[in-house]
Amino acid sequence: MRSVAVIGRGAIGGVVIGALERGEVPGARLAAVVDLGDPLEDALAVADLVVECAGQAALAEHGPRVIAAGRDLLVVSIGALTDDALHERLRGGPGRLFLTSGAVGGLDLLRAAAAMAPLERVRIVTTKKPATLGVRDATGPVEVMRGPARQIAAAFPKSTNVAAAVALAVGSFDVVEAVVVADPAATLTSHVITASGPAGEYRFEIRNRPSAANPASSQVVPHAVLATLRDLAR
Ligand SMILES: NC(=O)C1=CN([C@@H]2O[C@H](COP(=O)(O)OP(=O)(O)OC[C@H]3O[C@@H](n4cnc5c(N)ncnc54)[C@H](O)[C@@H]3O)[C@@H](O)[C@H]2O)C=CC1
Ligand SMILES: O=C([O-])CC(=O)C(=O)O
Repeated sequence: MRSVAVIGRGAIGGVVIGALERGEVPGARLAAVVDLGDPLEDALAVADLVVECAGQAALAEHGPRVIAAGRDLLVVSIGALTDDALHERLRGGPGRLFLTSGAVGGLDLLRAAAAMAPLERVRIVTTKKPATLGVRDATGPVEVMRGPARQIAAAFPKSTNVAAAVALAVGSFDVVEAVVVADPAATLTSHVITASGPAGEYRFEIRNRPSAANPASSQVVPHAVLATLRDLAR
């Protein structure tokens, strides 16, 4: 039986916590919850697997101690891994690092295509309601930022972790261009991922319903986390 600690009781963590409490993940039980101001050490004493659902800053704060204590770590705020030094520490063990697919899909195919031969062009265009991106007064779609995935994932820590997830899947932060669009008509959050290289040409269009609790996050994200938890607890 895996003993799970969840960091963050927000839109994502709240759903993960509820499912664990209801026994919806066979082989796993909720051992602890860590939110702002709670000591991580108490959770590390009772959990062997920690799920970060609290944001990039929280991952940087807690992640290294989780791994150093030999606990496994499942990460939602993947954009924090744009910090190479943090990524190295989290990969350094003895705990193991796992990433959620979060709000997007196709990462397995992109990983395979990039393993066959480096992809030549990869782009992710994320479109969200302006308020979730800190944009005011947009009357139509506005391109807020375009740049390397490393830069975009760090600039919008609550909204573009998916750009980092794509970059890690294809094995390069440099080849991935990320574009952020604020659109008042974006009832659904969309992520359009395109890639091409020797393995072929790819286009994934994802249109997610935003979470009511936090419209910056897609509702599906905690369910991606729970899917990985089910695999890890099997
Ligand atoms: N990989 C992906 O596809 C996605 C990743 N995310 C990431 O997940 C994060 C969480 O998303 P939501 O649950 O929607 O946010 P939220 O704002 O609803 O909840 C965050 C929770 O974490 C807690 N928290 C913040 N700092 C903390 C700290 N240092 N220690 C412990 N707890 C702390 C807050 O008090 C709050 O309860 C986002 O900031 C984003 O980085 C979000 C959506 C998709
Ligand atoms: O939930 C989403 O659609 C994407 C998101 O916020 C992120 O990648 O940080």
